[in-house]
Amino acid sequence: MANSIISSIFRHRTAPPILLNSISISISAAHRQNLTNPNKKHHHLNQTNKNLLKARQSVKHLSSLAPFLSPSNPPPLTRPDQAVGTVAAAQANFMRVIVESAPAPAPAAVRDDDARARARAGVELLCVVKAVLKKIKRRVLVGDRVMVGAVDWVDGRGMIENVFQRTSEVADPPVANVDHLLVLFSMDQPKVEAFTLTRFLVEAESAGMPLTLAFNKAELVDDETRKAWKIKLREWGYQPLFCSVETGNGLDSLAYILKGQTSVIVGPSGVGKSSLINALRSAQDISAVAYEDSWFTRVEGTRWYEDQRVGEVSSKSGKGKHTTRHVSLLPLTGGGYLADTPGFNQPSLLKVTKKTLPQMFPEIRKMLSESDPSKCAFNDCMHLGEPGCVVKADWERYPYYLQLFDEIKIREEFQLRTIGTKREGDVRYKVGDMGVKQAEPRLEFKKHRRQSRKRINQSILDELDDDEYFTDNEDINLEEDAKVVGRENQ
Ligand SMILES: Nc1nc2c(ncn2[C@@H]2O[C@H](COP(=O)(O)OP(=O)(O)OP(=O)(O)O)[C@@H](O)[C@H]2O)c(=O)[nH]1
Ligand SMILES: [Zn+2]
Repeated sequence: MANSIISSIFRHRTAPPILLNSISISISAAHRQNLTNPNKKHHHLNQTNKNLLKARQSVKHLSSLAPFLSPSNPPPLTRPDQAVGTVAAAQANFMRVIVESAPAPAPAAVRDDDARARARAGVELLCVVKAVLKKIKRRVLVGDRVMVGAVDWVDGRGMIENVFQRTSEVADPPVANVDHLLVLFSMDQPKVEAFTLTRFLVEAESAGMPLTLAFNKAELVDDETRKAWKIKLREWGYQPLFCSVETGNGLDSLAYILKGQTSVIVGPSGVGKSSLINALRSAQDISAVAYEDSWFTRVEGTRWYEDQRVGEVSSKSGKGKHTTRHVSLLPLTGGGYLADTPGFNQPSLLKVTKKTLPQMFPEIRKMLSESDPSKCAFNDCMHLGEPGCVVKADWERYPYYLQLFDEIKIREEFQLRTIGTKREGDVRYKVGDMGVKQAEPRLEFKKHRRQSRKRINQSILDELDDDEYFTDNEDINLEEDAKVVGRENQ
């Protein structure tokens, strides 16, 4: 979707061409490239090292130049070329910002006060990010509230000058200020499957946000099947909502829940995420704002809101093809946004540890809260059938809990062996020349070394010649970190 949006902008704006196809290059391929050639690697690291040191110095020096804006105390909009808005989509060097407030246009243009106040809300601006923000490495994320300056209201252009403090930041997909998750499954095509659903729920719970569980394509199954799932889910601790984009059933309730907040929609491929987004936003149209005069004309070609592309469900697997690639926010009636996520089938569970896993199950939370808190809490009980454990085996998802526990345990052990450095989040993207996105290992300074230290237990530490890995010399550590990443890729 975003690709076509960008290309349509470029078609109309004759901006320089951009190599969009190269944007999603494989991360591991990038690693390998850097790591197979030892000379190149060395050079690369030295260079990275220098760049990082330089960047760190300038961050210290410059971030005071542009402190985050406070949402509770926004700076007054004094100039007619200013606006406050939300970043709804981003690609390469452009961000689409939806205006929330802006000084009203001159009274001469619009007579009615109300219309004037509303006039610019909902207007889309195509923005670049001010150089100083890039210099201080302030990332502007989809979902960020931003201060826009140098607005050209006729052309729909502007420049992001600063970012408001975030209330939250979701890493995958990278979205700021999310306050609600919508977990979407379908009753059929693809059929809901209890373990997959559990994985998604655990992943969603680990974000620490309110979540709503909804089942789409409800019209494909009979009442009995729906009822059975409803009862099942209630035992799991959830109140599912049933809907059908096809028939429109349940969409009102969903719209009501989503109203006024920013929600991320997650779920397996093919369940109807894009279809739902299309359905919910076609209920309203931001261009419906009545413009009384010609001071503002919607510019052809700045329509970013092309329909989310709806994928065909493969008749063989019943699973959809991956069609959604870039995260973008779509405004909803009554305020609020809905973010689509790039299609993925397997939640990574990277935020979940053996220790936190029990908290991701409402059933366990309930058992723990209803029992003597001293029972499991103080002896580091993993609830795996230890004597005296309050978590009994007589609940449906207990086998799933054990399965996920094993999976996480294996992952943690693997991370220990490789000093726990490489995860998705340890790779950052760099937009290089021509907008080509390159992935490279994220080399952090002390921060991740401390995390690794925490994760490592003594017995394994003893097996390691730990001085080789833990040294207080940051520069050497950078090299070690890269070795670790390299080892994993071999
Ligand atoms: N029968 C039925 N089909 C639906 C319904 N909603 C969506 N579909 C179909 O399901 C298919 C997949 O829908 P998408 O919206 O592309 O699914 P998605 O979750 O966005 O998939 P990814 O982009 O791969 O993650 C399409 O063929 C839709 O027409 C529904 O309520 N009932
Ligand atoms: Zn226990």
